Amino acid sequence: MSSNRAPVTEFTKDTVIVVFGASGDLAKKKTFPALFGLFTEDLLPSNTSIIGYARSPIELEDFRKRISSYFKTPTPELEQKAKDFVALCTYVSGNYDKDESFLNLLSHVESIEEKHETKNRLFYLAVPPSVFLPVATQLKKHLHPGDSGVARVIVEKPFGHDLASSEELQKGLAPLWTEEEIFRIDHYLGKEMVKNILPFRFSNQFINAAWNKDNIANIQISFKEPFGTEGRGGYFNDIGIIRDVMQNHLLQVLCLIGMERPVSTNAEDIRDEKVKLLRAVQPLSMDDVILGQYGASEDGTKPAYVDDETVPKDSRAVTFAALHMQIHNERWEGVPFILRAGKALDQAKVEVRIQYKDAAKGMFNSLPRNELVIRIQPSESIYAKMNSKLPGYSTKNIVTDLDLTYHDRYEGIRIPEAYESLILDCIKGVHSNFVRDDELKVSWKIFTPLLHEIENNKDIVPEIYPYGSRAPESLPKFLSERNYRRGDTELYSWPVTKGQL
Ligand SMILES: NC(=O)C1=CN([C@@H]2O[C@H](COP(=O)(O)OP(=O)(O)OC[C@H]3O[C@@H](n4cnc5c(N)ncnc54)[C@H](OP(=O)(O)O)[C@@H]3O)[C@@H](O)[C@H]2O)C=CC1
Ligand SMILES: O=C1O[C@H](COP(=O)(O)O)[C@@H](O)[C@H](O)[C@H]1O
Repeated sequence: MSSNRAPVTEFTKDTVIVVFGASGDLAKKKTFPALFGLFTEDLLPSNTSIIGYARSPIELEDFRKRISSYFKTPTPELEQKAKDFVALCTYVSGNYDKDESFLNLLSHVESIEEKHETKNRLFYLAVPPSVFLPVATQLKKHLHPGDSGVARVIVEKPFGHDLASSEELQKGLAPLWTEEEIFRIDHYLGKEMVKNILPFRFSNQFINAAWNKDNIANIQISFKEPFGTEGRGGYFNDIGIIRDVMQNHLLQVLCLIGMERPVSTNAEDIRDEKVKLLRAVQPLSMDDVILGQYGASEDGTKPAYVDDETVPKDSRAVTFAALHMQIHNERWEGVPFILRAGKALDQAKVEVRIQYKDAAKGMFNSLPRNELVIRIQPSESIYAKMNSKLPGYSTKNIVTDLDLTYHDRYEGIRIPEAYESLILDCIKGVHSNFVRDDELKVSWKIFTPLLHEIENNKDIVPEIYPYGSRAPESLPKFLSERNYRRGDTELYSWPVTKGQL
């Protein structure tokens, strides 16, 4: 729980990292490339060894080829680095619930540690939720170094399917691993722009002073993907977009946007404030939502969600949702927070759009509202849309912007991948960007009634929107009923290639 201030121990040397589920997609696409990224930046502890662990029998050379298939090595130096990195990696095959498999892993770890002075063990669980507890149990039984070292476990989402299952998982885990040892990863917390939200809010007085219900009309946090569930339709059917990205990634962004100033940058102070905010969020009901599912594209080239062979034809799975979140506290009473997320939409974009209230009339008839946009991806940027006089003899007002596009402003700076940044935090023992147990509980409390209602009430049918469209047709009305005013875009344009990488 909250506010314990245990000293943070950084792994600076002699570290063994074991990646469970090493034959899987996440390990190949994210975990190993992130470890390689840290290696190329010299950010792994000295004497680090990495062990891949999974059930599949894989020859070492094949394993090394497999994990390096997603490395980016555009220069000979990086190619050499990739060779040096894979030389640190070995592979152990075994079951996820058998003592002998874990004893075999232990002897491999101990053979590496013969040359070490300390035992620093980091276990990365890139495994499906069904084997999560067996692995955590076996690790505690056989590979926790006790008082002779430090162990940490990185856990991947999903952290449960609803409030009850999440609590069940936590009940199984809590006697084995302390909160200090657990790092629940939400990779959005490792994204550069997400990490910038608190510094941006609290270090700029002119931003901070107007961050409240007196000045802000509404806040939208949007996630758009231009592709459907291709290949994952069956898996997605039980999950839906709300569990997939909203209960976790977008809610974390909402916390950072909405929370009060933490008293320090200490992980517990930050997470205490997140929990306080979440406790002020009203649980969702059907009055607060739009649900959608993508159909075939208008030109017929892209399939509908239900065209996926692994999806039942009468599936009611939700691939788009807009949720109106209400925060009942002094700062935000009456300000709609709208979370929007969808697959198979017109573009790839994740952003926070803060729309300010109307300026006073009188001197002006009707002005577009100011907007502050925090673009999380692609092309990280922050821009403020504001009104200004058209230069020259005209007295006309136009919309213009103050623009901080990272790619233009910080040329040459490497922005780490989210997973790199989070694994490094874990190596350092810093929990600020990981999800705490009580955070999880309050977040499920907000979403569970709605999720159960959608699942149990067969009359709730998502609105079909065409693959590649902006959103379901009912979205503009939903937004305008929640005080969002779309400005006149005629006089405002932006060179489409600017800031694109
Ligand atoms: N630094 C940078 O990168 C900067 C980039 N720009 C770019 O300039 C362009 C304009 O910026 P901005 O005005 O912020 O963004 P947009 O005009 O793309 O979007 C403004 C808002 O209106 C919504 N919207 C877009 N099209 C419609 C529509 N047809 N009907 C109803 N609502 C709609 C958007 O939602 P939805 O997403 O659902 O379509 C969004 O919430 C964008 O391409 C932006 O990326 C501008 C300034 C700086
Ligand atoms: O967790 C998930 O996130 C990805 C989106 O992550 P991003 O870093 O590419 O924005 C999403 O595609 C996936 O469905 C979901 O499980």
